[in-house]
Amino acid sequence: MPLPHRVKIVEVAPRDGLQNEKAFIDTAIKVELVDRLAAAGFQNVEAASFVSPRWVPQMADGAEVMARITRRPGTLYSALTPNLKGFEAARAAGVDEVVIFSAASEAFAQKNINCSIAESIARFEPVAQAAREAGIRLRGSISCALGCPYQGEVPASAAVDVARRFLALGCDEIDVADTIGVATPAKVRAVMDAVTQSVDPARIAAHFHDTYGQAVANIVAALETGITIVHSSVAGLGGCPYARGATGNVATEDVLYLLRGLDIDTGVDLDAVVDTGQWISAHLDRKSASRAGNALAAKRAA
Ligand SMILES: CC(C)(COP(=O)([O-])OP(=O)([O-])OC[C@H]1O[C@@H](n2cnc3c(N)ncnc32)[C@H](O)[C@@H]1OP(=O)([O-])[O-])[C@@H](O)C(=O)NCCC(=O)NCCSC(=O)C[C@@](C)(O)CC(=O)[O-]
Repeated sequence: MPLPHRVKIVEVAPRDGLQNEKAFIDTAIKVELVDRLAAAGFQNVEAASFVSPRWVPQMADGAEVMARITRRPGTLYSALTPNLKGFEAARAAGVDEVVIFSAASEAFAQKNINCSIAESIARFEPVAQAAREAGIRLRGSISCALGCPYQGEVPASAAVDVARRFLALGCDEIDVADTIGVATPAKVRAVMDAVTQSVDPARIAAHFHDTYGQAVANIVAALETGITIVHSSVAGLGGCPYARGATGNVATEDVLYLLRGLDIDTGVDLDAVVDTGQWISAHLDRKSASRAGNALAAKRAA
């Protein structure tokens, strides 16, 4: 399939990027991160999580983050909601899109959300209904769709099965996630081809981590199967607390540099993202994991 002319990037750093940080990050920094990313032109920013604070303490201030950000018209602010309690909190906070999340691997579902895949779907039914009634967009995320830290290989049919269940729940968008960043382009093609037999590719997002340095190649493979939504995290921040050995999401700067080279429009200002990547990395006292971000910042400094 020819490459698309336009791709939507969902910037996930404020949620997926920060959730695994050990030291609690000031709410003011989270707010500034969301605001800088929205100002850079992202249509969709994953801003918070309304999960159990005992499970993911870093995300405990989601309501405050949502209350303090400056809403940019045209930006959709999303948050994770594992159950009705999370949904009610997200709705009260004014979230535009709620994200339910399960897995293509039973072992990972147990570790991440403390239930089986089937139980998770049953738990999401009232969330989906409440979202529909409230007119809030619904997204479903399938972890370990391309490999699992506990189970190893995951058959494409497992991702297809969860994607169909999410579609039946009324999800507007469905993320196919390489939670631990183990996939290579052949696996991406196989899984995306299988999932898009059942779900319109326009509703599928590629959510890739970069543990093995394959994420940029995997994104090209996904785009070649008709996918036009890509998730990424500024400075490559991220990692899942329940995915041993997983590094961050693919860096947004690397994705923007790739797409610019392919003449694919995103509507996002790469320079502003490079600045944000350098700013948040300095705040976290580490070097950015984005090779394009570091190269562009160094070039500018020279
Ligand atoms: C699903 C549960 C809640 C089950 O956790 P549980 O312990 O089985 O649930 P529970 O219903 O027995 O509740 C336990 C306690 O949590 C509270 N609680 C319950 N729900 C909420 C809520 N929404 N907000 C606030 N508090 C909540 C509840 O009130 C209770 O408090 P207590 O009475 O003991 O004081 C838990 O396992 C959980 O929160 N898991 C979230 C884990 C998580 O956030 N993981 C990272 C995000 S997923 C990810 O990163 C992957 C993704 C999406 O990026 C894609 C990819 O790359 O794979």
